[in-house]
This record gives sequence, structure tokens and C-alpha cells, in this order.
Amino acid sequence: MKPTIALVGRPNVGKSTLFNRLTKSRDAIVADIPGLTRDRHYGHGKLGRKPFLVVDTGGFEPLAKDGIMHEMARQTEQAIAESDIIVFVVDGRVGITAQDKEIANKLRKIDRPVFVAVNKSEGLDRGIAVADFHELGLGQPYSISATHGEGVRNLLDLVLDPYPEPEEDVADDGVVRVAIAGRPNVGKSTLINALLGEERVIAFDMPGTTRDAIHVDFERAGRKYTLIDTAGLRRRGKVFETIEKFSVIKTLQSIEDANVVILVLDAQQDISDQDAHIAGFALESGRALVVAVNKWDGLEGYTREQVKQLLERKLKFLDFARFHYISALRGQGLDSLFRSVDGAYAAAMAKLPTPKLTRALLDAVTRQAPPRHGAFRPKMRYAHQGGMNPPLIVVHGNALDHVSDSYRRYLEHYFREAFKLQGTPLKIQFNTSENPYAAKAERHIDKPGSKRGPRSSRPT
Ligand SMILES: Nc1nc2c(ncn2[C@@H]2O[C@H](COP(=O)(O)OP(=O)(O)OP(=O)(O)O)[C@@H](O)[C@H]2O)c(=O)[nH]1
Ligand SMILES: Nc1nc2c(ncn2[C@@H]2O[C@H](COP(=O)(O)OP(=O)(O)OP(=O)(O)O)[C@@H](O)[C@H]2O)c(=O)[nH]1
Repeated sequence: MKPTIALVGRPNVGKSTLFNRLTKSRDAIVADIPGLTRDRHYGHGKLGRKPFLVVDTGGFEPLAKDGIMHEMARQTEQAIAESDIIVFVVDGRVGITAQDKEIANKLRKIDRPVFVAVNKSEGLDRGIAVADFHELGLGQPYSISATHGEGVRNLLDLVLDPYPEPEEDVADDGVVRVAIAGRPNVGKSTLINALLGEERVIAFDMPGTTRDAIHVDFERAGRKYTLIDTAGLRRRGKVFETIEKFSVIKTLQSIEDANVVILVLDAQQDISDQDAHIAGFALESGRALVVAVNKWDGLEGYTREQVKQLLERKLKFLDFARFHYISALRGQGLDSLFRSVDGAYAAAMAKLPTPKLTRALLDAVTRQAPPRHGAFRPKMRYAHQGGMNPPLIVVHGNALDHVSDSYRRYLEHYFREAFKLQGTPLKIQFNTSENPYAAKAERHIDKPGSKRGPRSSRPT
């Protein structure tokens, strides 16, 4: 599972700046998607091939007893309880403060690695910048500059050293890993009950001692599935208990671990920010997705139509996914929900042969050529598949840096239709480097004496 890094520290030390730096260099599947609002506190990052999640915890005032600072401290404690690694950010220009010491006192009691990042260190002597902070008793402090990027990579190397690179291929053993995500009270437990039967849920609800995901196998219509849940989070250490039953980190981790995410919404409630954020996470993770609009039993015909329209408008950025209107309570709509889960899985794992991809690409271009950008006319030559889950299509050609987002979406739509990739996001990567074979072939053709060379074929 992807490691989760929590950024902790008092206000104004540079946590948000560091967060932005850690999360910006990801291959953006969501380049510019209308309607998608992001939760700026949770993000994906990558160090080389190693992926990780980052949580920006906001300012941490451990002594605040009430008010907004107290609420923030609660949320920070939850993030600390659920993360794998803590990066404690301090301000190298201000030096150690009483508040830093308070935070350190709390962090020293937890059983996870804590790294002290002495920020704003650009232009300062490294040794002097960090000297003060040994006193925190959290080991060697590291000097960084979040705005300039200095020392950040070194720190990440250390932080992620114990975590191996992910395996190259996604194993396709035919067992579909399903995560059920949604905000509190939409009916996730009811749906899980309906899928597993009561006796299984008891096992599933057992508090674990580690925060590894718990996997529950089940069968449906002759097919095997594994339900992923990160239960067990609630029992972790005495210093930082997870207070809330709902956990964004837990949701993110189960999404990451799944092949297919079932996003559960409540038809009887308006779409909330929390729903939209969870939908956004699912999209950003690249996982295949099926939307289950639950509690459909309680609605009349006219309201149903209204709800459908509203949802499809608000969640337009999920238009690659199938929407199902179900009642978990009555067990209605689950068969067809699972047919879509299977379909989404197949789409996520699809193998797309180069000749077919290239043909589809050229057809798409014939139908609508990429618009010229200034002096550049992007030229697409061929395409191959660069990955699965989600499918990654690598398009090769010239001047592809100048392809617009709207043309990217056009291509995405075209490939989706051509290869029936419903239910999975699709990544398109443009590769402008010359095709060495094409270049060679052209040189060959250009050779004097070549019968099929362009010169000899030019009308005279
Ligand atoms: N000189 C310098 N300033 C920095 C650096 N990193 C952040 N800052 C500045 O410090 C100030 C606070 O940065 P933020 O990233 O907002 O700090 P924060 O810890 O997220 O603050 P809260 O959101 O209040 O908790 C901003 O003015 C940043 O530009 C750095 O590496 N060097
Ligand atoms: N009418 C109706 N009510 C439902 C349906 N599914 C769940 N509910 C009710 O919605 C409430 C919340 O259901 P839960 O399954 O506990 O929701 P949850 O998403 O697991 O909630 P958390 O455990 O808080 O995350 C309960 O009162 C359920 O009986 C449904 O299909 N129709």
C-alpha cells in the first residue's frame, strides 16, 4: 500500500508550500477537468517510481482547548494516527519555539518515524540552521527550503527508503479488488451487509492491530471479489487515537488498493463537498469506478428524474463511469451494479494492441485534426499502450507539447468509444521524441537511387 506522509507543524512554517512541492510532479490524469473541485489537503506524490500520499494537516496548536484551533488539532491528531510517516516542519529562520517543543513532546510518544524538516533554510549555513532543533529529541533534523526546493528530494529519499518500488505489472488474477467509498451515512455498511451477509461483517468489523487493509473475499454470480477495508485504524497507540469513524486517509488508501471503486451516494441528500472530494480522489487515483446512488427506494418518479439530472450535471467529470440507482437496504439493483463492476475491471485491464491503437488514433485525427498552436501543428504518428489500471495510451509524434486539453479530451473520448473502455479513467501521454524507426525509414527512403524515395516520386 502507498505510504502516507503527514506534514505537521505550527502555523506559517511552510507546510502548504512543501505540500505543493511534493504533490505537483505527478502525471496528471485530471489536467483540466470542468466541475472537479479538489481537496487541497490530500495529494498524491511520486519519487521516481515510488508513489506516496501526502496530508497537509494545517496548523497544529496542541494546547488549544476549544475553537477552530482545537478543531484543527483534532484533525491533525487523526492524520497523525493514520499516517505512516510524520514530517515535522519547523522554521529555520525563527528557530525553536515553545510550540515546537509541545508538538515534539507529542510526536516523541508515537511509534512511527518522525523526520524534522527545518524549513526556510535557503542561504543559511546548514549546520547552524539545524543545530537548534536537535533539542527536540527527534533525531537528526534536515534543512530544506520548500520554496526553493533545496533538500526536499534528499529528505524524501530518506523518508521513503524503507518502501520498495511498486511491481511493474498489475497482477491480473481475475479476482476483482473492490473498495466501497462514500461519506458517512450514505449506506456503505448496509451495502457491505447486503453483499457479504451478516456473518461475514462481524469478521470484517473486528478491530485489527495493524493498519494494513483488511481483505474480505466473497463470491457473487460465480465471480470472485475481494473487498478492501482499512479497518483496524481505530486502535492505534494511546497518544493519537483516531477520533472520527470516517477517515479520508482510510478512504484514500482503500481506493488506491482497489481495482474498482464503488462510490456510494445518498439519493435522498444533495451532493456535498465531501461527496465531490471523494469522487475527485477516485478520479485522481485512476481507479475504475462505478457510482451507486443509494436509497433509491424512498423516492417518487418525478423526484427520481430530478435527482438523476442533478447528479449527472454535478458529477459530469465522472461521465466515464456508469451510474446505478440502488437500494442497499432492499438489496435492489446489486446484480446490475456488479455487472458494471466487472465491465469496469475489464476496461481497466484491457490490452490494447499497437496496430489497433494506431489505427484508432489516425481515424480520430482524420475526423478532427489537432488545432494548430501558433507556428506549431501537432502531428500524431502512432500510439501504444504504456500501462494498465488505468489504461495509459502513449501517443507519439511531433510538436505534441502543443496539444490542447480539449483535444486531449476528444482523443480520450474517441479511444474510449473505440475500445469500449467504459468505467475506467484513461491516461493519454504525448511523446514528442522522434520515432527512431520512422526516422530511419525516412533516411532509407531518402537515399539516392531509392525507387520509392520522395524525390523520385515527385511529379516532374
Ligand atoms: N524563505 C522561505 N519562506 C518560505 C519557505 N517555505 C514557505 N515559506 C513562506 O512561509 C509562509 C508560510 O508558508 P505556508 O506554506 O503557508 O505555511 P503553513 O505552514 O502551511 O501555514 P498554515 O497554513 O498557516 O499552517 C509563506 O509566506 C511562504 O512563502 C521557504 O522555504 N523559505
Ligand atoms: N431508505 C434507505 N435507507 C438506507 C439504505 N441503505 C442504508 N440506509 C440507511 O441509511 C443509514 C446509514 O446506513 P449505513 O449503512 O450505516 O451508512 P454508512 O455509509 O455505512 O455510514 P458510516 O458507517 O457512518 O460510514 C441507516 O439508517 C440505513 O438503514 C437504502 O437503500 N434505503
